[in-house]
Amino acid sequence: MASETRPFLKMNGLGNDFVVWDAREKPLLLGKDVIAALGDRENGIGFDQMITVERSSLGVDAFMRIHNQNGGEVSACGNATRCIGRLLMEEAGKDLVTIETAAGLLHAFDAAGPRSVTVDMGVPRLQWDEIPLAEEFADTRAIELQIGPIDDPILHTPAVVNMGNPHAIFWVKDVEAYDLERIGPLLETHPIFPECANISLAHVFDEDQIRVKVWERGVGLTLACGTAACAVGVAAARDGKTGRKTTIHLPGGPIGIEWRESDGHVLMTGLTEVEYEGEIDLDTLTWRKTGAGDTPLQAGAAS
Ligand SMILES: N[C@H](CCC[C@H](N)C(=O)O)C(=O)O
Repeated sequence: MASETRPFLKMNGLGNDFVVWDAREKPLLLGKDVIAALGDRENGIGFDQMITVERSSLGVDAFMRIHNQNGGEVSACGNATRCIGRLLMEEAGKDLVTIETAAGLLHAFDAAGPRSVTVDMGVPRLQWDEIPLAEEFADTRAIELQIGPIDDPILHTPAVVNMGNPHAIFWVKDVEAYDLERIGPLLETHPIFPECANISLAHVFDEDQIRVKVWERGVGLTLACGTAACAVGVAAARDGKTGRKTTIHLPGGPIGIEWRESDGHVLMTGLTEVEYEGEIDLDTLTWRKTGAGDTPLQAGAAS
């Protein structure tokens, strides 16, 4: 039987990288193990998330299916939503598209400059059972959770926010002062988080400027996390640490956040990049590059 080769796009949002399949005409169903093998940076293509663009049953521009590098399916990915929004806008010649996700309908539209996209990520969920947490906390701006010696915890009292996925945010004075590779997985899988959680260290270092480092559920350290940027912006504003418009500085670059006063929606703005085009033989999982990606942006282009 002839083997099946399938084209894909390699993209990233501020370094948070994705393999993107177009399955609107030809469905694609890959098992968890195959996805994890493809996501492996040593022996596979390597990605943080795998994104499958499918027909929307609601008649909007597309459905976006998201799998983490470990093969687990999740409901939200901010950076990927910007990337898919860009692809759909360019394909249709539209300046606004609607993307159906398991967490709801998201609207992506053209923003400041080339390859910069804004996504309306909807309203944050802030109740303990919406995060979700394993026990009730009245105030999710700071829950009772700590790691390290009881009398001298390394990290404690995080804020928790759901942006279609669970986030815990620890306020620190230096995001580099912690071994997030060691403590990230302990917090990600802490029993207080029945669905696990994405873990952010956040340092408010100037008027509405926040430096963030993220340990992502199902992946590990990433260069950027869009839903974490949203969650941090909401948590900071909610706790009076900043205004409702913030810039989140991630290792991969800045994301602009506005937690809009009028309707409580979170707007997230940032860059997107097509790294290359590729194709893969799904029987042997061998793959190759078949085309170039974006030309480098001129220095100083709008972000
Ligand atoms: N790791 C996340 C999914 C991807 C989120 C991130 N890449 C983003 O840009 O929001 C989770 O398990 O909820």
